[in-house]
Amino acid sequence: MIWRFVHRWLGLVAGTLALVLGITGTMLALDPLRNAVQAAPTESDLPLATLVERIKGTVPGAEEIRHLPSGIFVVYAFEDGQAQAVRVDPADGKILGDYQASLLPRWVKNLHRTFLMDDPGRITAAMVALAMLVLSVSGLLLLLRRMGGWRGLAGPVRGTLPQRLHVLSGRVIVLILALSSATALYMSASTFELITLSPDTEPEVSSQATGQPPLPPDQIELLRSLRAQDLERLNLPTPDDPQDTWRVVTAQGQGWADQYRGQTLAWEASTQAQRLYDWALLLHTGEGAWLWAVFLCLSAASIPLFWYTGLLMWWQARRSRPRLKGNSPLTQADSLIFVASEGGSTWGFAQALHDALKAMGRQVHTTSLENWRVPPAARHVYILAATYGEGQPPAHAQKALKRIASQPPTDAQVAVLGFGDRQFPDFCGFANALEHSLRERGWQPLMALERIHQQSPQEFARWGRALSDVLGQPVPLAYQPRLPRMASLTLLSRQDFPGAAGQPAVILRFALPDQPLARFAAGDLLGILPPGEQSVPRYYSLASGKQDGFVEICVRHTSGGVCSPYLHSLHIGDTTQAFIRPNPGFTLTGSRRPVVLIGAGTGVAPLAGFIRDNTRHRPMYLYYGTRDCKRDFYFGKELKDWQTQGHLRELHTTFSRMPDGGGYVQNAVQRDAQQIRTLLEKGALVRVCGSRPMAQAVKQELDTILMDMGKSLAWLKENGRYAEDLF
Ligand SMILES: Cc1cc2nc3c(=O)[nH]c(=O)nc-3n(C[C@H](O)[C@H](O)[C@H](O)COP(=O)(O)O)c2cc1C
Repeated sequence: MIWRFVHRWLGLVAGTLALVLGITGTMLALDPLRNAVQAAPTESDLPLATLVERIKGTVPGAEEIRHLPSGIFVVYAFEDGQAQAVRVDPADGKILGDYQASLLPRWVKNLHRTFLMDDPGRITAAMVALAMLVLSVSGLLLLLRRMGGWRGLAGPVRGTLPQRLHVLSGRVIVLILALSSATALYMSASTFELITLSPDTEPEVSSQATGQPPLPPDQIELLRSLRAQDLERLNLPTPDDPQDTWRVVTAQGQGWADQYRGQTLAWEASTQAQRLYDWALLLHTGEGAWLWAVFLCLSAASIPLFWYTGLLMWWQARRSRPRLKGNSPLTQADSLIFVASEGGSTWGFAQALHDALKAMGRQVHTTSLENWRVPPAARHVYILAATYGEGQPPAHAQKALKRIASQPPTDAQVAVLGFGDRQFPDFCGFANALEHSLRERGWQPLMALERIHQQSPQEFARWGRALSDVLGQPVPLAYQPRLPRMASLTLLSRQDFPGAAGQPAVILRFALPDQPLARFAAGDLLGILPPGEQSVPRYYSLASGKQDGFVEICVRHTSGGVCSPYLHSLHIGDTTQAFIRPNPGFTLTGSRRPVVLIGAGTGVAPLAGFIRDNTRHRPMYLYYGTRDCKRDFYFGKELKDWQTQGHLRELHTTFSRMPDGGGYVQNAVQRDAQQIRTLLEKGALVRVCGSRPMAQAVKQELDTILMDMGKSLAWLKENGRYAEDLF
């Protein structure tokens, strides 16, 4: 909880300044890449004396030689009253060209280091680096909680687009950002002299004139003993100052030598602090390690993305957290609602329940689950709990189970309502754990545990009806999902199917609307608002992606339903209100792995969409069960065409109501166990779409196949290779 608070507020406050560091850091990280291209190779055992000899030959006025971390040798000279800096080739001392420290204007570096404000700016930059370090550490802790520990860290990321972007880039980059911030802090500490890098005083040394001319470099002991490769900086003695000395700086230390007698006058080894500084500089700038500079560049460039997606996440969570009206004090309430939510959507359901119970005359207190306490006045307790990671609670409710365990049961009756997603191996795992723990401790159930899939308003309404029965009074639940912006879709064409059991179906193709419609792919959901029911959308799996240029769904007529009869009544040219709801758990990644698609009835729609979009001819195998090939073989003609075009490698159909039709789709899976096993061994992905009973039977068959391989369906899910979309 505390980490979430710190991460959120620090991100919001320090984020804007971090943005400046991120953008300038991205630009600065390009320098090491340019330098790496310019560096000429150095022989590994070239004596420093030889290098100096070569350089003196080509740059007679040389005063200082610098060996940059990138490998470039730069010679600073003063010739004809003009200071110059040139790059030289260590192989022969030849001048390669003028040296320019950076192509960027100097103010970019100053902006990065000081926000263009000297010391106050330097202090601000150091504070922002500290904030970034805390943000990285808190981000990592939140990530670990969210993904269910280190093991889950590499797992598939789900959630809204900003959440996925934030988490995906976060898990790659958080360590680099932490390192960049820590190294920046170390360098700032040395700038403010909180760390002493080397002794303040230099040794009192001077050359002793012998009456002879100065010795050539190859007679200077220090230059002979050092390798050019280890050089950081060399100052040559000034010709008109007989007391001046040679001065050499390397990573190991610095030394002074007499220009007339050649002997070493003093040697000071580098301090530990200096060596650490050198490392910090390398890790922070990437100078001398171009591959690292690439990572630095990418991680700095990701800061604006973090900032923006973090801001969106904060805004979304804020918007979805209701402002509860008339929250009774805890001790006076007869009904308590406890909420465990990460993304905020569960709060919307809690608000609906809160309002309904209030309308029924109850005294209601609604709060977060970590505040669990049930005073004696409470008669009914409701826990609305979402699940994250591998069946884990949302971050703020980590200690809820412990807290619940610490209080003995009262006379209150408790109902647990789980919120989750069936795509995850542990569907509503946290709600299950809560239910189990409460019952074990002797809390009385108000009603059995219910689990809501993908925030379904319909399932919530069903739970509300069950609650009405238990309370003996209608519970006026008015849940209003926050609906995205609607687009008006015009029907282009329809393909009607009579259906096998008096249940006709239709494939509806709509034109892409003029208003912007969110990006979508086959497998995402189209939310439709039937007229007269403006708050509860119905969702249909999309059989097309945006690139197809139309929006296509397959709808079976449900008698007594609201939305499907409405959709069936549409004529060409009619319009309907709709929006896209991403279904990230049911996408296909862009790899070349084979794909086994298994579907029945109208569940074939998203699978047909995957096949339609398979222009790269990835091996796809479809197992498709319907009842009658003449009455409900949806996409039948298209599937055959796609097979001819190479989009679909194999089509296996079963028609359950036809003699010799092959039974159900699971029978086809069973018959083809050998082939499916081979595909799974090759890393195949599996996507299943259709009814729950069908999926159950298919899963049994898949589990048997996987068991022969020493694996399980849970293993396939954990590896992101199995996903289902069921209704
Ligand atoms: C990263 C992530 C992990 C999730 N893990 C699970 C899980 O293990 N089991 C499950 O049933 N649902 C899981 N879900 C689905 C959420 O529990 C579900 O969307 C819930 O309605 C979110 O409620 P909230 O917005 O109040 O946090 C996960 C969702 C995300 C984004």
